[in-house]
Amino acid sequence: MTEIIDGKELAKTLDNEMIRQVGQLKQRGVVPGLAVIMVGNDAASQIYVRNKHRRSQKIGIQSRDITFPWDISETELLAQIDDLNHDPDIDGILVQLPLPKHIHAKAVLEHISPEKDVDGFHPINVGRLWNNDGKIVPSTPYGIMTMLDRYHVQIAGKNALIIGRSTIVGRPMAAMLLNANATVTIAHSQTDNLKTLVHAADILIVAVGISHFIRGEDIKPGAIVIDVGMNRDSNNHLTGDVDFDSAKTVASMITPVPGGVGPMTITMLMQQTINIASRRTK
Ligand SMILES: Nc1nc(=O)c2c([nH]1)NC[C@@H]1CN(c3ccc(C(=O)N[C@@H](CCC(=O)O)C(=O)O)cc3)C=[N+]21
Repeated sequence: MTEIIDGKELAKTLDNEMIRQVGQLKQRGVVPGLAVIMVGNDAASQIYVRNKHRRSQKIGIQSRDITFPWDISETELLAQIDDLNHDPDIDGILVQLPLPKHIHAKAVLEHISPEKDVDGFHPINVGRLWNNDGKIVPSTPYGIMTMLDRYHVQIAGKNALIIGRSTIVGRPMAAMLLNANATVTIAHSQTDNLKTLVHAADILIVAVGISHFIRGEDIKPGAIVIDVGMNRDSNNHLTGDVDFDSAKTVASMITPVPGGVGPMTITMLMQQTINIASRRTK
């Protein structure tokens, strides 16, 4: 029997754990604060910002959404980040990606204080993660690790294949699985013999952004399949990178889209905001 890894349900369970954690912080006079900066109006980012705001309210995190027009200058954006870096009420700062072309995303992300970099994209946090000393880590792969943990998936010694090498998902995912003692392979658009690699994978993470890129016949029987895809079909429905219906008959565990990785990304963002707040000294 294939088990569906229900990210939405797990997110609810973790919400209740976080509500308790926030309650304890409040007794110390600490309210976790999350600032989300959005430039322009990317449709996917808008959904994400709205979902984040709702989840923050549910959990008791103070969330501050800051929206700028797409033609804001880089200097102004950096000045806003400076303010938030020094704001004692703000624990986590997140700048929604993508940013407009005239703004250097790298400069912006490196301007966020590494201690408040709740996305874990700052080079200091990237380096810590690869040293197996992660303090703040990217939420999407962290959410995947949490799903694997809560569903009691054995990682040590397993062949883990990640398809996709982005800084947001593929690379940090590789670091986390390596830290958990998997044998890790990262495949990408230039990979030869992808089919052979996919067939050998005990844990398969698909983050390519191509609808139904992986099908049931590609997968090793009994594999654990994690779908990071968020594609829109012609009816504007969300579809994954994995053909769920065919993969479900071959995998031992699989995540759906929607309701899998997405809700867990927001959960881990909230959890990390709480973790940073709990390190406040006063
Ligand atoms: N700095 C930065 N960090 C990010 O983590 C980041 C970003 N920028 N820019 C935009 C993308 C997108 N993203 C989503 C995460 C969760 C859902 C989510 O909750 N999805 C639900 C519901 C979606 C729906 O129904 O439309 C699901 O998959 O079930 C959506 C989108 C984070 N991103």
